[in-house]
Amino acid sequence: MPRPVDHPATKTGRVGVLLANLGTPDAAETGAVRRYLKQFLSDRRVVEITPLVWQPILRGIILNTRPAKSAHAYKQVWGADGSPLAAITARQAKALQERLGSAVQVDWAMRYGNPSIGSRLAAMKDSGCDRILFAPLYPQYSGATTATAVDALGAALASMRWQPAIRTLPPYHDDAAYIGALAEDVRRQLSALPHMPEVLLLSFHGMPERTLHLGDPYHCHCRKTARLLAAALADDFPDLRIDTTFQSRFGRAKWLEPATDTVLEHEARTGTRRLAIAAPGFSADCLETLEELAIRGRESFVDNGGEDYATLSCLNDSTAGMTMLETLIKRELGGWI
Ligand SMILES: C=CC1=C(C)c2cc3[nH]c(cc4nc(cc5[nH]c(cc1n2)c(C)c5CCC(=O)O)C(CCC(=O)O)=C4C)c(C)c3C=C
Ligand SMILES: [Fe+2]
Ligand SMILES: [Fe+2]
Repeated sequence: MPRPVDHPATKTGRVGVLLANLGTPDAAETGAVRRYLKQFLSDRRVVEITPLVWQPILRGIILNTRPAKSAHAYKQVWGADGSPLAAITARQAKALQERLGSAVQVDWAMRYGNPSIGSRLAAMKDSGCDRILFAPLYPQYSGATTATAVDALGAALASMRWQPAIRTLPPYHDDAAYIGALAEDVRRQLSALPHMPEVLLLSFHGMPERTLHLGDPYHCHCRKTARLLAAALADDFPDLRIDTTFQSRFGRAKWLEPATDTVLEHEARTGTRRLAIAAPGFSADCLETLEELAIRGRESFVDNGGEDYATLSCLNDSTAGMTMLETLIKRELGGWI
């Protein structure tokens, strides 16, 4: 008869934190971008069109045209350490590990592309994490961001015989720690500009407008973040006009408005000369901030008569950003550490 064992080869007893973000291609090359877009745009949480209709469009048109264009855009922002989104997320994990110490094991993963959520979850389990806080780094909840990241975690858990206990980080769009960090970081960056802008645009990633009517809280979360951030900045910048816009429109459906590109053009044409733009919904700089806002946004503003255009950095691994993350994560780890 086999001797009863207490799983001697299995390490347990560790607490883990798994940071997650959207994901990015492995290289700024057409093939790598095609693989990434295929996975991303096949997610039914992202494109809510029946696959019978959508997959032929995706495979027949989009994956034959968009990857080359997107690869060109990625090339313009690619760094020595690869895609900015992945490099910054890795730095956030490292900085958080230093702040939390050896009582907690911090790792990071991506919803699309690499490192996948399943692969890092398995690695954490193998190294003894039996309690894991899963933290999708999206301040504003939406089906296409937070929910699909949790779906991927659920799919990975579904294949595990012995699952770790799981907690997930709630959206933090109105959390005082987040608004305070944004206000501090925006204040610091605005004060360092050679000329004070007349307008500050808060640009959030867009979504199809339909998702708002279907009950997705994303639009309301963005609006609330913007309102709280503007209120936090009002005393220090009483003459600054702060407006909210939505960027990165994709496809033919109507998206949330006003659109960032339309507003940039309109501002320049109607006399705004100095404008700054921040992207408070992105926890890390990425293609959408470094290329769409910093390169194409500037071109459009200047071509239409604007003079000074400043793109503010995301929180990234700044002191303000990491202090916020430490606060949120420690709160959710309550009772575990
Ligand atoms: C921050 C929240 C995000 C929401 C909401 C979001 C919705 C959304 N996005 C697309 C399509 C694309 N997004 C792309 C890039 C991209 N999107 C986000 C974040 C959100 N997307 C980030 C952080 C990034 C950057 C990734 C990087 O590698 O740096 C892209 C890929 C690039 C391109 O070809 O333009 C697409 C496509 C849809 C359809 C959507 C709404 C449901
Ligand atoms: Fe996106
Ligand atoms: Fe984009």
